Amino acid sequence: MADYHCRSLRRAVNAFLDPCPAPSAPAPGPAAPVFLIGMMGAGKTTIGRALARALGRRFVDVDQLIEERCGVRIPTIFELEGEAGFRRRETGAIDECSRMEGVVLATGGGAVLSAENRRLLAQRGIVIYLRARAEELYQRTRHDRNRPLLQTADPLGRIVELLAQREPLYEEVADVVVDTGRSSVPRLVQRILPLLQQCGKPVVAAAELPPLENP
Ligand SMILES: Nc1ncnc2c1ncn2[C@@H]1O[C@H](COP(=O)(O)OP(=O)(O)OP(=O)(O)O)[C@@H](O)[C@H]1O
Ligand SMILES: O=C(O)C1=C[C@@H](O)[C@@H](O)[C@H](O)C1
Ligand SMILES: [Mg+2]
Repeated sequence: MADYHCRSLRRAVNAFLDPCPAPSAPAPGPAAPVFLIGMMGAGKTTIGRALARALGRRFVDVDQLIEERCGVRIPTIFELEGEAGFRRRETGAIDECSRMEGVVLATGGGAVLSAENRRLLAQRGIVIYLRARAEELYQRTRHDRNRPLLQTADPLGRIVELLAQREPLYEEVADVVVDTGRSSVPRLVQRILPLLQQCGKPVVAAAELPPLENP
C-alpha cells in the first residue's frame, strides 16, 4: 500500500456537490502555506526546517514561537498555566502563523486536539501528517525533557495512548500522509516535494480571512 495519499480529489468532489462553495477560495498558488502535523518526535521541527530550506521558504515553529513570546520553555508554561493555558496560546499562534503566505509551519503535537485548530489548518494550507510508530516516537523523544506530557514513569505507554487518541484527528485534517519510518530527513524532504506539487488543494488566502482576534 502506498505510504501517503492526497485527499484533494475527495475535496474537489465535495466542492462540486456543495451548493454554496466558498466564493473567494482561489486556485492553489505556489505559495500555499504548508503545515506539518504529527506526534511528538514525528519530525515536524526537523523536517519542517529542511523542507523550508529546500523550497526557499520561511520556516516557523509554533512551539518555538510560543516559547519566545513567553520567555520560558513549554514545561514552565504547563506548570504555570496548565495544559489549558498552553492550548489557548497554541490556538492564537496557529491563527497568526497560518496566515503567513508561503510559510512552512511546524505545529505542536497536540495542535489537532482543538476543532478550531483543525479548521484553521484545513482551510488555510496544505496539511502534511508525518506518521511514525510509537516505538520510533519513543526512541526519538526519550532523552528530551522539554515535552511535559512525556514526563511520566511510562513514556512509551503514554505515547501509545496519545497516538490512539490522536491518529483519527491527524488523519481527518491531513491532505498528505507521509510515513517517516527509518527514512532520513533529506530523503523525506525529497519525497514530500513532489507530493506538494501534486496536491493541488485550494486554500483561502490570508487577505480573505477575518482579522486576527487578539493581534
Ligand atoms: N526521520 C527521522 N529520522 C531520524 N531521526 C529523526 C527523524 N525525524 C526526526 N528525528 C529526530 O527526532 C527528534 C525529534 O524530532 P522533532 O523535534 O523534529 O520532532 P517534532 O515532531 O517537532 O516533536 P514536537 O511535537 O515535540 O515538537 C530530533 O532529535 C530529530 O533529529
Ligand atoms: O503532543 C503534545 O501535546 C505536545 C507536543 C509539543 O510539540 C508541545 O506543543 C507540547 O509539549 C505538547
Ligand atoms: Mg517540534
